[in-house]
Amino acid sequence: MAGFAGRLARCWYSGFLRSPLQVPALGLHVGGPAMQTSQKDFNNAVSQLKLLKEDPGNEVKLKLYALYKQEAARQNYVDLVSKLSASSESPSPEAPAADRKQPESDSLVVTSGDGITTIRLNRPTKKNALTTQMYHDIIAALQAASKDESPITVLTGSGDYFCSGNDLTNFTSLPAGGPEEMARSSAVLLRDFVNCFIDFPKPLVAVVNGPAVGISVTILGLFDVVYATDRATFHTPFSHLGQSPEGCSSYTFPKIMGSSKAAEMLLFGKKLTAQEACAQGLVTEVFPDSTFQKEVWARLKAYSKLPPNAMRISKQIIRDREKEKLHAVNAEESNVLRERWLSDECMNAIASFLSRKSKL
Ligand SMILES: CCCC/C=C/CC(=O)SCCNC(=O)CCNC(=O)[C@H](O)C(C)(C)COP(=O)(O)OP(=O)(O)OC[C@H]1O[C@@H](n2cnc3c(N)ncnc32)[C@H](O)[C@@H]1OP(=O)(O)O
Repeated sequence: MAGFAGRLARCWYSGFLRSPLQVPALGLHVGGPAMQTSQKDFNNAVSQLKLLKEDPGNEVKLKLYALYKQEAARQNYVDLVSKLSASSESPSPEAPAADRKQPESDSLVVTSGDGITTIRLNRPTKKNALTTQMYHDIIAALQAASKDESPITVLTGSGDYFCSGNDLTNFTSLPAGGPEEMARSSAVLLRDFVNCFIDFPKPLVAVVNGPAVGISVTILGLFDVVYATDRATFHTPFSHLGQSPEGCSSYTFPKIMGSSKAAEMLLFGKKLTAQEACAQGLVTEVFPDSTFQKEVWARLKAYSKLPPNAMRISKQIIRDREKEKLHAVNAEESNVLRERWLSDECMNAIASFLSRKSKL
């Protein structure tokens, strides 16, 4: 982990701990009055840290980084603002009405109506990046949808992105077992998450409302139909991140688009436009952004009136032939990633993103 240590140390000394955490829009220090009284202590701690003679190690540095970010406090702030914005918006006339129990976090919204259950990623300020809680909530939402009355289930996003993939700050919340335990539990979560898409028994449609990154692209190979706005792009920068393919894409992508087009995406991180993704079979149809929501929901409402058992049985015939293979691929990809997440290449890439030095 020498590379990671070096990288993290540079971020650490030069940027992470330069200034106290503030929420300028509210004119507050995160944590309220208690935080304000400890401002001096915090500044002292920052100075002491810079004077340490011995490197405290990656684990401690990650903990320090996580504390610095005060992700939970920031998240609460963002969630509250999102909630305020959402409650002041009138619902889209095309979207089905809400009538079911909501997930644990406001970052996922599940609604049912007009024969469609819609699972909406709702973290627009973070480009709908997937937190650990969101993975759990999506698993629960898919399990509930597999048994509900709606013939069709949809996954879509709020705001300008479909999803920017795994939230890279997930890796900063180190459990007691350290990085190894973090990698192990993430691999289990990944496998459970992808299994839900493999096993989903009804027509599953992705309404890709904007750019998609990482795992939000790879799982599309497990959907029955993918509709995209012409603003959408499809990007799997695994090598850039020191990672490897997941979502069964090492199997589904070569099957869908041929091995060399799949390699260009999965090995070299080539970003596809919506039209390119459609030409390569990953996307079913592309719509102009100005009419995307209207056209797609109208079409899905019409499809949802088809006999549900016939659709379910047709999907079963298609999927059952592949299920065993898909589960094996998912298990293997999750195991490989578990190792990758502990590699210097991966940790350097994450540290680089977190220190705001790199974006895709
Ligand atoms: C169970 C574990 C499974 C793990 C498997 C998954 C593998 C993957 O999904 S790999 C893909 C990981 N994703 C990325 O690497 C994307 C990183 N994000 C970016 O490069 C840019 O944010 C992006 C190009 C998506 C958008 O750029 P901009 O339009 O310039 O917007 P901002 O960068 O300003 O983004 C706004 C805000 O959102 C935060 N953000 C966006 N994406 C992520 C992310 N994936 N993880 C964490 N945070 C993300 C970004 O940092 C900004 O935050 P603030 O600076 O606090 O406003």
